[in-house]
Amino acid sequence: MNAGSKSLRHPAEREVPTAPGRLPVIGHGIAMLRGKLAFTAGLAAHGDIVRVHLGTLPVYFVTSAELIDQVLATETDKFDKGALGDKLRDVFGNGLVSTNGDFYRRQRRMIQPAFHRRPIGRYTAMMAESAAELADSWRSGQVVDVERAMQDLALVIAGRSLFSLDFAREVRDVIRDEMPVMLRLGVVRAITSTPLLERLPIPANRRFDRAIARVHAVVDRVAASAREDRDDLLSALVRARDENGEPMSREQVRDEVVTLLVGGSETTGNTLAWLFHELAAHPDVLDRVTAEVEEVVGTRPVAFEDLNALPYTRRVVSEVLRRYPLWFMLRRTNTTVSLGGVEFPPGTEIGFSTHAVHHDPRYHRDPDVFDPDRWLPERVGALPRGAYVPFAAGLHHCPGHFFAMAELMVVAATVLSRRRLVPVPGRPPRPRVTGLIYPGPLPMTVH
Ligand code: HEM
Repeated sequence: MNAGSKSLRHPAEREVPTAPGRLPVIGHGIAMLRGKLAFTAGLAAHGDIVRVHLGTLPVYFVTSAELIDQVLATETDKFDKGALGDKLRDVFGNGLVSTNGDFYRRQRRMIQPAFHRRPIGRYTAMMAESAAELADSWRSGQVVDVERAMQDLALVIAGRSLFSLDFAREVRDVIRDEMPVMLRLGVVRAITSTPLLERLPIPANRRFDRAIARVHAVVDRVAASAREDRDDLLSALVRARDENGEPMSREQVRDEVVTLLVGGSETTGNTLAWLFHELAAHPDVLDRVTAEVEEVVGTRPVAFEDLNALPYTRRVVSEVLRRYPLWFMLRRTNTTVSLGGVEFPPGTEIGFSTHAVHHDPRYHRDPDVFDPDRWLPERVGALPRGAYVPFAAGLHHCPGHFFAMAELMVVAATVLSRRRLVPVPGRPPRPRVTGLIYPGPLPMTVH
């Protein structure tokens, strides 16, 4: 994009190029759902800003790190959540994911203290214990599906940190089975963006509604156990007061709990599954990280203070987050915004693919190589802002960032200090892309 602002009354009709593969009504829905990561990776070849039609809705995808940083961080106040947030409102109600403006800021202020350093320090002991229980339950020679095991573990950790309780198996099953359905169908709705389709009594819509109803029923039951005097996230939400001293309504607490539960378990479980896959595929990395864990932690439980003494483990986690982040994110302008010399009026949908920018060779050398040492301080210095955003940035950045990093490192170190996981030959991952990138079943033999 050249410099010099050009005012665009109808940006959809003027000089921003349109991605190939557009069809009437459905727009790029089919091209996007068929090509997935390849579709978003290919956008940069058409320019720094490329128009994609999600159904009838034009979305302007920015493809350079500089513009992504502008959208997320430097002009964060000019952007609200976009169409994806709208589509997920059925799931998250008025939780953080789907709200904007003053209401959003108030909620965020009330919730953020629960994610400060000190409370997270307390949760690490529980994370280590939960991971040790799982690893100790595996017998040598047993084959485990690591994807499923890590999703389950992430839910156990979310349950214990949110509610101080062990979810009954039935609760876990409902959440584990229905969460991916809600997210997948929510993303499909955003991509096809045809409201009429959403109201038809077709199986996908019935499945979406059923998933939401089951998760809400379970969360309502669990949230009813809220007490102010416990040391968990739910109690922190119940204790929280706004600037007028008002607590959150019961319904609002429920919406935030669903948001934290979904946001906090599906993502971490998935990242952990990819982490064990990558370690098994790179024995040299596995040896280095295991040696670091043995030296720093030995066989005792991993403590919060250990995390700073595990720099290689942190680099491995950072590299897994680079390779397997969210597929894409959407924002919506709430005022006129100039991006790359083009002016966009309020209400314009802006998107970018986290996966694409994390694999863009302009920013990441040999992007398809799994190389934790690219995160060595002396090498990372040259990386432009916006080129690595696994937790987003700015106003809407992930509040669970430090919680997630602690969980990923603690679980990795705990499992590695006890067991070695060897992939069953001939069963490579079969990635599924919804909003997240799932590895699919990962059978591994325990040693
Ligand atoms: C590997 C783990 C995780 C990753 C990669 C991740 C990534 C992200 C990203 C990219 C966003 C911004 C999405 C957008 O704006 O469209 C986000 C938002 C969010 N995340 Fe996370 N997250 C992780 C773990 C967690 C955990 C552990 C929690 C809570 C316990 C959490 C809670 C949330 C919430 C509530 C939001 C919405 C924030 C807002 O809109 O203000 N996440 N996360």
